[in-house]
Amino acid sequence: MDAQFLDLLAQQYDTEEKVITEIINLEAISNLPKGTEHFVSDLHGEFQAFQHVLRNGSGTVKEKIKDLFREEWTDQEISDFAALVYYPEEKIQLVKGDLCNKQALNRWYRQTIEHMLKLISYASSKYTRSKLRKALPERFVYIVEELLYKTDLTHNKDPYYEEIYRQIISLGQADKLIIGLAYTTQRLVVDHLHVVGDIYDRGPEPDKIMDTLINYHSVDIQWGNHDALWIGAYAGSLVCLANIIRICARYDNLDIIEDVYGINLRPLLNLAEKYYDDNPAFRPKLQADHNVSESEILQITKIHQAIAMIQFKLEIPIIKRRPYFNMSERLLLEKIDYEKNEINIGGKTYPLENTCFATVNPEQPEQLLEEEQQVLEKLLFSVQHSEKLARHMNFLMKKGSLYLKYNGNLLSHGCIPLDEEGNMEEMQIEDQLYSGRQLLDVFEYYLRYAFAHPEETDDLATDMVWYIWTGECSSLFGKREMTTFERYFIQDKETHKERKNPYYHLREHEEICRKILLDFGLNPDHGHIINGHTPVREIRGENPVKAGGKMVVIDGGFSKAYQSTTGIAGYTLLYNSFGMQLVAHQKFNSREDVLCNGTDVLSVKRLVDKELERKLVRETNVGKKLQQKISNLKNLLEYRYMK
Ligand SMILES: O=P(O)(O)OC[C@H]1O[C@](O)(COP(=O)(O)O)[C@@H](O)[C@@H]1O
Ligand SMILES: [Mn+2]
Repeated sequence: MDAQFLDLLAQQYDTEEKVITEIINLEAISNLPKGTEHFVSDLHGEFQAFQHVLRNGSGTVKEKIKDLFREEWTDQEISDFAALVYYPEEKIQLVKGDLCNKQALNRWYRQTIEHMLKLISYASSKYTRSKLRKALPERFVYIVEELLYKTDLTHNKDPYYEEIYRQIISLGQADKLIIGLAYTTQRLVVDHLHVVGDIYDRGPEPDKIMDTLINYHSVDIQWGNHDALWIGAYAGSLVCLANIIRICARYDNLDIIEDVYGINLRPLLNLAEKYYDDNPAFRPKLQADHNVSESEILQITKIHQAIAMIQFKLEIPIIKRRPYFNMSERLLLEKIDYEKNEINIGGKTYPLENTCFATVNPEQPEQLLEEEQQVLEKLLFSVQHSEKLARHMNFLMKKGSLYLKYNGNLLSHGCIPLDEEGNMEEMQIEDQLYSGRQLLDVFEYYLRYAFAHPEETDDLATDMVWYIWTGECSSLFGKREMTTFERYFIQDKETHKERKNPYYHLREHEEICRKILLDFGLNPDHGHIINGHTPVREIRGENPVKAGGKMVVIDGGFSKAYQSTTGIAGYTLLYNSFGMQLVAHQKFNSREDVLCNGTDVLSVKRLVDKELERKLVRETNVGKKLQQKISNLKNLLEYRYMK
């Protein structure tokens, strides 16, 4: 081993005792049960539903409460206590309103702190003291540790402990302590969170999801196609930029662009007012509880058309300069007969409806008006100078990747492109062919390159981010074409269909999943593939667990827009030391409902895989790192101290 490296290590471990203590510590940790991993996907801006799942650990919090208090408490008491753990600030206020006097409140404080401590002690039973300490509310660490680790068999210290409780309450610290302990519990039930893509689009609060993730103790993200689209916009892709605004207009979410990220839409609105009018195909999909005036709807409808037409124009030069994208079928504005108002797609002619081609030059449909050009420049400037967007996009890059190998499983939002025979589908980029893992690595390389060069707007890397959003071999899109144009302008629903990559029927077969796991260097006997992206239609009997348990699809529809298709309100996955469990969530109404009525419609759990023996930290990604560290320390011991 490198002497220089060992000398450096010796600076930190400068006595034999320190080295030995650390080795013992790390070996001991390696023998603890593995921490719980929590998987979510397709959040699509639904912050409220997401944070509920996060706060209740997909049902884990309630389960632990039941384990402890089932015998002595009613269901209502269990629900009340669970609500306190999820939303401590609000629940305490409600309790205060209910209790008639100070004495009763103090009694409640005393009992509640004790119950919380019991819960924490149980929830942290598989962690080291040091790990628990890091999760405790900082200002109360000393006091909480005193109460947690009381080992006074002789009861000599009973008055001492009682006094701690009394003082916390009389000094007015009980609320803060309970709130802190509630968050500690939330944090303890999940060791690590995986977000398997699609944080952005459709729902109203992706920014709040991002802020929550930024503050979360341990998280990674596998980008979804919608996340890649936002990264693309920030990285300088005008067509990605047009897409994010179009989708926000379509879902009545322009607030996200304007108010949340501070991007000025005024120039776009002016252009929209000048060239567009009302149009039924472009009216926004309104959220149930959103009050929007007729004039606002009209405004959004106009913006929606203006940006959609810009998007269709911007696609043309990219398709032409990248022949290997194989997208010439998508040169739609060139296939229109502007006089007859028809289009020829795949040899068939279709009438066009609800058209809005006022800015299109039929001779040169890709040509942007001077005004459109200027609007785009301003929008791009605004996007690239939004401090908040920069923070969120940087975090997506830092914690995100196109796919992830973690504890033997393969996590990826969309698919691994396959041909009908089940072989890895090849894609040509410039003069090279790529497939499988290599193809995904190349996509990620370009995406990172584009992000690092935001000033480049039409180089290959930037175009490639758009390809990742919509190209036929993209692992995030997983479909042959995106029929946005057809959905707006053609009545015949046949044209709206988007053919899926063969992966989506082949992934039902265990052999295929094993092959993919092997291609990614994973052990097919133990590994699973975890996908989001395609809503699982439970309603029609579709099973999210496929291929004999090798494949789990967790897009159950956090997105309200998709709940009628799935019949539930989202899946999440838990992977603890005992195995893997899928959780199907019922519709989340509101946090008020949880707080006041205790409705925490508990989610149905299904076993995906059971470990034959309890899985230990030693066998995990983290465990491998610990073993490496132990080996370094042993080398140091020999090199420095055993002479
Ligand atoms: O539901 P909308 O807004 O019409 O969007 C449909 C588009 O979204 C996509 O399904 C992609 O989004 P998802 O990743 O959420 O599936 C496209 O395939 C499709 O064209
Ligand atoms: Mn998706």
